[in-house]
Amino acid sequence: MRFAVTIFPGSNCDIDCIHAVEDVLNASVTPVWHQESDLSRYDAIILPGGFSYGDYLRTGVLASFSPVMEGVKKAAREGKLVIGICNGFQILTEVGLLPGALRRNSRLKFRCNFQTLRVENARTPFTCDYEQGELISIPIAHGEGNYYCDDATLAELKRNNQIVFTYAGENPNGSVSDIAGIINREGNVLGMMPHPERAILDWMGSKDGARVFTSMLQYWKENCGAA
Ligand SMILES: NC(=O)CC[C@H](N)C(=O)O
Repeated sequence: MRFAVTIFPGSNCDIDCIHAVEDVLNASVTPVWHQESDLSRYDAIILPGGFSYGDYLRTGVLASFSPVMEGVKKAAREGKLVIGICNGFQILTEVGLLPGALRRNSRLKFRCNFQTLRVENARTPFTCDYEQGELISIPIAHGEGNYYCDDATLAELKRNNQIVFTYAGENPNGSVSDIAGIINREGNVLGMMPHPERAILDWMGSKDGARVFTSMLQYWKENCGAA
């Protein structure tokens, strides 16, 4: 399985994501600069966290016009796995691959701490290695993680089981319905504010994020490819 990790000016979690793929999966992973647009060689695309373009104008909005996003949209249309983590999630909402938007945290503070999440849907390519309803510990690090969508969109997300992770206990940012991560209707594009790549080894304080990556490999082996 071949992974790509996109890099925008201001990305800062790209190396961590590359390590996660290498250390957890021992799979092939290639950093892809945002000016490239051909992602046809890859089976899965990771949009990492950070501050693309310094979060200028609105977080994720300038990155949404980068050439690489044409490749990301094509990959998504073809059913390939696409995951946006934190700033990656913000970019995916800006290009319309995921509904809703990420707003400033309700208390207008950058939050950086471990957070307990509930796995609301363990039947996705990104969560099939978790138990339904499992509580996991994964860090957050954002100033704009306050997920918002209108009532009709929220009803649709609920109806189609598109809410994948919620904050259990404290809601750190004011997200509607405690949403921490959602998937698209087709089930191949995930956005999540918490950072699974920061919770893959014991010394990090939790290994609960590793199964986002093992889920992707497991799904791909069962549905798409051989090795
Ligand atoms: N870690 C990140 O990706 C930060 C995301 C974003 N720029 C924010 O602060 O909201």
